[in-house]
Amino acid sequence: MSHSTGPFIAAIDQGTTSSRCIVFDRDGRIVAVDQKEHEQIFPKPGWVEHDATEIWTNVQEVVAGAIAKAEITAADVKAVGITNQRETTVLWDKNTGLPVHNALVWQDTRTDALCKELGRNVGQDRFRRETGLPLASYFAGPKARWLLDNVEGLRERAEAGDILFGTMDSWVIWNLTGGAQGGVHVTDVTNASRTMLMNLHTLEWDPKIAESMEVPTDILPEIKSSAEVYGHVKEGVLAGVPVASALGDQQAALFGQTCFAEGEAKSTYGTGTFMLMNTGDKVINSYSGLLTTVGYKIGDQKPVYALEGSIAVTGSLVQWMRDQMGMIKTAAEIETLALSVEDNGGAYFVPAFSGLFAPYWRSDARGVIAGLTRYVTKAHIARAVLEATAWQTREITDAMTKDSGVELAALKVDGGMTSNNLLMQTLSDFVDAPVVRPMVAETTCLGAAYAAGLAVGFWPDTDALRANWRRAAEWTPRMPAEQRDREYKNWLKAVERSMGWIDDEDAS
Ligand SMILES: Nc1ncnc2c1ncn2[C@@H]1O[C@H](COP(=O)(O)OP(=O)(O)O)[C@@H](O)[C@H]1O
Ligand SMILES: O=P(O)(O)OC[C@H](O)CO
Repeated sequence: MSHSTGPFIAAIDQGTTSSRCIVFDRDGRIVAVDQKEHEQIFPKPGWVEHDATEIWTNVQEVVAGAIAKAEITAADVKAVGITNQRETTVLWDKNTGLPVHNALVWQDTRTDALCKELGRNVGQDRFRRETGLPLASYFAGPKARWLLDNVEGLRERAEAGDILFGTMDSWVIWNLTGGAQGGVHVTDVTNASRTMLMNLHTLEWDPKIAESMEVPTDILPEIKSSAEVYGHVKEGVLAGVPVASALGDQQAALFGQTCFAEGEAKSTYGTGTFMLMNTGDKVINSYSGLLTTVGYKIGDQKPVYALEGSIAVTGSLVQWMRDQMGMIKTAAEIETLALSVEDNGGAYFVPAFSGLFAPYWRSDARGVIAGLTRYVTKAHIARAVLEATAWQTREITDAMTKDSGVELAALKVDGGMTSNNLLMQTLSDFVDAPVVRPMVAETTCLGAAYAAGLAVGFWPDTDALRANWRRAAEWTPRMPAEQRDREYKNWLKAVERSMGWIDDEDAS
């Protein structure tokens, strides 16, 4: 049992590789954590699925685990907040509560051909203008369309009113609040902004966009703010506790890093990497390959928008080195291996496993290692793997500066990869700015807890939250500018070589 005295806020983070539950006290300190990984299912090259039933079982287990470790009961928990991997799409039968198919994960590329077809028939610009997003297999709308077109009889069942659509926030909230016995079917504006079906200006489902995507709006959840009471937990250790926030995990990290002022930004290093900059009440159209998205919306307050640079593959490349290549035994070992050599030996690794996301949005790209010679060892590859994360971030910070006109003063970071000191130093060198990590690196859960706490009056306002942010570590640039520029040019050459690998025939 921690020495914190209650009451507490619980947060559930349904992430890409695991689900976790964290209990926080009023100072934003962690009281207890429980976490469980779920299976990654790869049925074909480029396809990635999750079993939504396994995920719901894991969520129940980690909630019970965290509450037991904290040695508290539901009476001590004032609210529970939800945060989640975004875009991952599940359709389920509202009568049985059973998913109709595995969830299609955000990294899944099976809707490439569909996105190309929509681009030809409806036009790229239309989607970008209304939803803030480029047409890409990343987003939820095309995934829902694929399921409706490919699961036998599903469209008819949807038309009969038996099917519900959700990103993982909706799935978890529906189940928490009673499932087939009266569960509430809701999502929040941040998650809805990743479906390609919500109008970014009205914050409502866009019937014309949904029609062109051939997704019936009847199956979609009600769009709510990110911080309000959606319902109450029906059963289990948190029975009766209000479910009071939902935010996509990257928006939750923005909130947890207390980036409440326009121009403040954070970058989260997990399975992928996502940099978000608060742009206040402005919907900024990107001309540099960034996404325009909703940052958060607290109850009745005005929405706060954000610019986002999304990188599909960063921590998952380290996992690939461990699980598929067997070059390391643990993710942390990559640092020791990379430190056994001075540099990358001339090798550059572009991990375009799901195509390239920001700033390119090229679904025809696939992974390449460029610059190989007999000299290159697995230690050089380990360095190239870490450098890939740092160079991809550099591309995003360049795009952010172009679109917002704001020069990066410092980069606030969080996520599992930030425990890697070599990576953090490389990052500071490549983006040429200080990199700062806060005390509570679990900013995703913290952001969801903050939003839930605000909704129930546990914290009075965002100023009270700012006081909780404390710096734990900082790295400053050490690389000579001439070396940085030379190596960046090599990186950009390698990126070019990853493009155009998949042609139309492969995509279909
Ligand atoms: N020391 C490390 N060096 C490099 N990568 C790491 C290290 N520790 C963890 N990772 C990577 O970080 C990711 C886990 O971070 P986490 O924030 O938990 O991810 P997510 O929320 O996406 O599940 C994994 O992809 C793992 O490979
Ligand atoms: O679960 P994470 O941390 O990999 O985040 C995934 C993102 O939300 C995808 O958009």
